Amino acid sequence: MPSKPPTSVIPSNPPKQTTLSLGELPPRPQHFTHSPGKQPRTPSRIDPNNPPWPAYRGYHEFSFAHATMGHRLPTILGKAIDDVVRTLNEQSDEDRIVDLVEAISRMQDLMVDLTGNTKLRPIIDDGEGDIPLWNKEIAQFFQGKDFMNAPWLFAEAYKYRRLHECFSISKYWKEYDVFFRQKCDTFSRSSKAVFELSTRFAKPWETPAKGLDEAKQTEAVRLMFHELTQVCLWGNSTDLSLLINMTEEDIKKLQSTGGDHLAATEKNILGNDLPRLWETVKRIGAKPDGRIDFVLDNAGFELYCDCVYADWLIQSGLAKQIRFHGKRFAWFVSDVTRKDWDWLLNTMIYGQLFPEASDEEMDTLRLLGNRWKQYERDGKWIYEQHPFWCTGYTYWDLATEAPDVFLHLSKSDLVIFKGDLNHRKLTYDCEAPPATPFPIAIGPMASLPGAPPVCSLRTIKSDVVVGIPEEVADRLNRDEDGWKISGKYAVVLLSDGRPGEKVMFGALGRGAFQY
Ligand SMILES: O=P(O)(O)OC[C@@]1(O)O[C@H](CO)[C@@H](O)[C@@H]1O
Repeated sequence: MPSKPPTSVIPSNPPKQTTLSLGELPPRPQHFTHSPGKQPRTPSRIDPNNPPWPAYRGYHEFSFAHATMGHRLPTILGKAIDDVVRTLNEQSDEDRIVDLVEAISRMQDLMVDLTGNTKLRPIIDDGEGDIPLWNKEIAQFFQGKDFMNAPWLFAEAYKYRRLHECFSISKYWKEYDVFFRQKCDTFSRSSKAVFELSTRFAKPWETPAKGLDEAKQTEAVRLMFHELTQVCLWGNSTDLSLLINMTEEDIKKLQSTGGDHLAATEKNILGNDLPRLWETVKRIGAKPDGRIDFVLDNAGFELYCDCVYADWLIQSGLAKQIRFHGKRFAWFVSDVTRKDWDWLLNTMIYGQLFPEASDEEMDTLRLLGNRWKQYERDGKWIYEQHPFWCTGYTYWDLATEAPDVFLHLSKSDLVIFKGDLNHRKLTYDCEAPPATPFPIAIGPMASLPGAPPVCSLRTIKSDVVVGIPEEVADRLNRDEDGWKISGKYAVVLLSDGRPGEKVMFGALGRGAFQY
């Protein structure tokens, strides 16, 4: 406690009120108003169990975290067991059968752990590159934690890693993907939207008529960019983990890619940086070696939309190279693995998934598939998979836990993160006020030297929401139950990053980030 000043220094006639003149200070930002008491945690005190704002945890009753941990994940695991039993019944070799029976028994143990809410144990060393990351994080931050009281994001990711472990320690089934059948099936049930796109985009894209002046040509390209970015965005609304109860009609509605539908849905983009994204992409187009990265989300129809978009970015010259980042193993049901990538391109060329399609329609699909494979051969498209993407860490820890990935991404001109899970990982999946500016919400991914421009294309399917006006969130909270999990709303958010600055890892630590 500071001691009181001696009475002799107190002015005899003190002013009643001190008035500060703030005319020279920067104006108070209009968009960053959050409720008192919701200040973020001090950067040096942030860690995976203590995100910048309060974490969502499974024990929060009536939350989506609770519904997921208590209901969705056991349902998903039950369906996965059914899939493996089906595979088992198709086997003839005894060694392979016995090996698979043991994997099923491990899945049943996982079901007991999940539904019985046991403590999180280390992952068994199966030789995968992510093992040290998992077990370090568990030891440092989650000792004694269980499925329900660990942050939802970590507990959920942990469940998918444990599911992979059921197979990775087997002899014959290391690479088995319990969700592969479902992923293929949903693509084959998306025929209307698949052909709607292939018939429009199979023919090589022609630059707008030479007769147009430059401004009109640019405008034509901008309009195309605007629509295709939305195709790519809304392609995310049909991930399998939420489609448990959807009818074919529901899926078709979600996948409609026509212009009217897009115009109607643009008003559902609650935080919309599309105009700034266009300025960024235009600058990339002017570079001789402009590179765009996609951190992928779902396989099947969403991946197909991503590829249509990436194809056009290459053809229009807006990007010279595109790098796609997928997962090393089955992840959050429908995430893209190398096998899903190969499957999509090959099925488009050789598959017979759409018996009702016309020859012309099938030709358009083959044309696209062949063009995309050629991009791979030419090095214009590159598919990559790093172990970091299947860990429990959020992207606030990307630079510290996977410096090689951060350095690699820092060389990109734009990194597009697709989908809800990537958005949760970018924003630490915590209760940030909805008006939190995106660059603040993604912390080090925006503020570290060398951070690339980052864009999140996400249909909103879980609790964390940032980058939208507070009054919009208030209105939806009041009027529309479930607006955060319906997939009806979306955000297109952009952080400019600090591109071109030298990446310096020496200065990094958990407290290196400043708000
Ligand atoms: O990442 P995606 O496919 O857009 O969405 C994944 C999702 O459906 O599953 C996760 C939780 O179970 C949530 O992040 C989200 O609701």
